[in-house]
Amino acid sequence: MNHRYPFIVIEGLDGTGKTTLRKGLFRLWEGLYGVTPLCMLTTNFLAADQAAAIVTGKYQPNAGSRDAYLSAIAADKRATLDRLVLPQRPARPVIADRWLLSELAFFTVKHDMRVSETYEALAAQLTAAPDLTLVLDLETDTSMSRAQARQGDAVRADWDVHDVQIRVRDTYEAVVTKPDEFPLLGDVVRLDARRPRSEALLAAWDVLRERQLVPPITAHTEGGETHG
Ligand SMILES: Cc1cn([C@H]2C[C@H](O)[C@@H](COP(=O)(O)OP(=O)(O)O)O2)c(=O)[nH]c1=O
Repeated sequence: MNHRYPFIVIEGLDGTGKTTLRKGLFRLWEGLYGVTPLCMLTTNFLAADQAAAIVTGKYQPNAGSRDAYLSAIAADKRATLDRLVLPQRPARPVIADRWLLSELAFFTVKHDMRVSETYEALAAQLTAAPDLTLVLDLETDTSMSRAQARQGDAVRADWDVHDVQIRVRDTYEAVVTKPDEFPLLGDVVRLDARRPRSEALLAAWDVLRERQLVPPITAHTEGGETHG
């Protein structure tokens, strides 16, 4: 175990189970270790002066908003690392619902940018990489119907449609197969999200254990003696 807690990113299309997995990991950390993780999102609006550019660039993407959005995302991620992730890691794991991979896919799909170009622009601001990026993978038919079944979920006509979701998934796939080109993703592990949620959680936990990102459980014997 490292002397600090892990920074874990969960990626995947809408409806692939990111929220479900994040909650499961949260409960495991709390239940097994009494440590409460910090959960965060890909955008945290910590670079307040960039908030308008983030909202415009995300919801009205066009050639005019592209560069301002890219630098706003970079500034927000930098602020998130400086103010949330790095200060918290000595005390607790940090679990992010989306991070860098989602941004790479957005600029590929919405702006026809090369993944390497987006990566370079963001990498210039990113001072730390997650230990691990878990990518939940699921056919778009299933992920979209799961997402649509969710109560109160807002569907975006320019994003939550098959052809866009297929392109996003293809971009994830292209990145996942070349992890060496994207060191700021940390270790990248694809998880099959078709299986029941308990199995996906166990698979994710196994990945963390294999990489020694969770502390060993201390066994308590009846006499109160402990073994490391
Ligand atoms: C993980 C999982 C989720 N769901 C449901 C729960 C939610 O209503 C919906 C989406 O899951 P959710 O965890 O919210 O996905 P994401 O955060 O990636 O958008 O699908 C299933 O039906 N089966 C599953 O195995």
